Amino acid sequence: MKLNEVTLSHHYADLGDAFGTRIDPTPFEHPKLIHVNPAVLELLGIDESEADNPDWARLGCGSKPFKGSRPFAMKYTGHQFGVYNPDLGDGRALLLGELEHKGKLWDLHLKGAGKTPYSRFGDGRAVLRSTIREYLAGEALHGLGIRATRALCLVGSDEPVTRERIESGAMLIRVAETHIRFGHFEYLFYTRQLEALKQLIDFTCERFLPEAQSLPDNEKAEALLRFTVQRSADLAAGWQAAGFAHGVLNTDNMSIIGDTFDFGPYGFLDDYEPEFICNHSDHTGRYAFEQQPGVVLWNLNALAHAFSAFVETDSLKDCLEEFQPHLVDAYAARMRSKLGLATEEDGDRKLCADLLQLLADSRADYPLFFRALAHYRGERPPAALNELVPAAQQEALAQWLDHYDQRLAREDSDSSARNRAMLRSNPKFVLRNYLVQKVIDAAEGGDYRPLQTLFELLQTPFDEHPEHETWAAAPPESGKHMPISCSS
Ligand SMILES: Nc1ncnc2c1ncn2[C@@H]1O[C@H](COP(=O)(O)OP(=O)(O)OP(=O)(O)O)[C@@H](O)[C@H]1O
Repeated sequence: MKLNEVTLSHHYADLGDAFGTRIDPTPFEHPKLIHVNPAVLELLGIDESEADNPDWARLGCGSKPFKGSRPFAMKYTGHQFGVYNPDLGDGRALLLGELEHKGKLWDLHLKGAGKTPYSRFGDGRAVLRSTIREYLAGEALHGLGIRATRALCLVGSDEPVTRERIESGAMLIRVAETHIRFGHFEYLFYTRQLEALKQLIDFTCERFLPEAQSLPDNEKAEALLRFTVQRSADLAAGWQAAGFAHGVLNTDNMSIIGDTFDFGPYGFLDDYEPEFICNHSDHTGRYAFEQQPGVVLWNLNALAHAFSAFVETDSLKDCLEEFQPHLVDAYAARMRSKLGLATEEDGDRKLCADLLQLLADSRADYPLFFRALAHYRGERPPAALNELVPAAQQEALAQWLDHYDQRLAREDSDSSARNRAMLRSNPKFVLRNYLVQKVIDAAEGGDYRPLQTLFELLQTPFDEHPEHETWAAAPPESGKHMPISCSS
């Protein structure tokens, strides 16, 4: 389809006034198109040639509406750092509408679009730094096979926006199968709008769980909770295997369909440091890397509480109890792929845990270690792996490799097939924070070439791209595990 044929529908906004507020964006006076995502164009069925259409600058900052556009600020609440906040909602973003392609609806959501009734003291804006972070993170996770919202286009401006310093305003159009968060259900539950809560459960089931449509209300709500528990467990497993720390796992940042949602002060692990806290405002480490699965379960408990309007406590508990086994299986499957194990044995979990302990003790670089392991062919000494751990840990590494070799000997596949498979599970290119910062620094100076390069590498992070070796390197000591500011 051509860009001028894109027509939006409004299934969510049509739910009614209980769900948000109709409001137009506040456009930039001088928008500057920075990027259009060809992969998302394809996802939406928009012709690839439309990437060069100059209209994106105005569409991406709200000054030109899409056909049929009827922007809507969604109302939700949520638990932030464990405390219920009743005053949330789209404070700087608007649901423009839904676009249908191949029978699927995609939400287009304009982030940074100006004030709404839910802005509280905020200015309704986003900055170039934070939009680049969000733009790249969606691609990075998608490239690793982890569910995530993505972005269609990125538009900058000369509008000054005050954060810890004066920065420039930017907007992106976020694309997702839905923007419904745990917090949407919490809002309707805590304000006792139970008819609307039922309506939202129906709406979500109709889109994502059609097989539950004919069930009675209580069973439908239970089916939806079970679906979200499983999707969230898969998501947490994906993060832990990939070494991704979200940073702000509040319930308003949890998607009902298990997408990674709202990229703020996230970080991918450099050295394997399970206690890594990427968000420098997270003083207690509530959202530290190793806490994530537990926090996701905490958030699911908060969601289940909202569902208690319709579902008996015992059934809620049954749903929640599915989280852990699902997480453990999904994580084990991902780690077996990283280790090149096509078959499953009882000792695999210990083999993996022993390796992670070794990596934690040696503070080895997580992505580089696994990428080097994907090239390992039983060498002694294991020169490439030894380079990644301090001398004091090399004996322990050799012992672990002996166990690993014994385990691999019981696999059917030959070593080159295994190496090839492992190279598809252990990325060479990872969205490390020092790389994102390099891209942001260049973009703030008007140079978007590094953004384009990193964007392309993240589309195919398992390929070698020998001409881009520097983008695969570990950070300098000063760039390791950069704490990221929450202000965005
Ligand atoms: N600059 C701002 N102006 C107005 N509201 C804001 C601003 N920044 C954040 N908010 C609102 O504060 C709440 C929490 O912010 P948070 O950073 O989690 O979300 P966000 O990044 O703005 O949006 P989203 O969750 O849609 O990605 C949300 O309700 C958000 O809309």
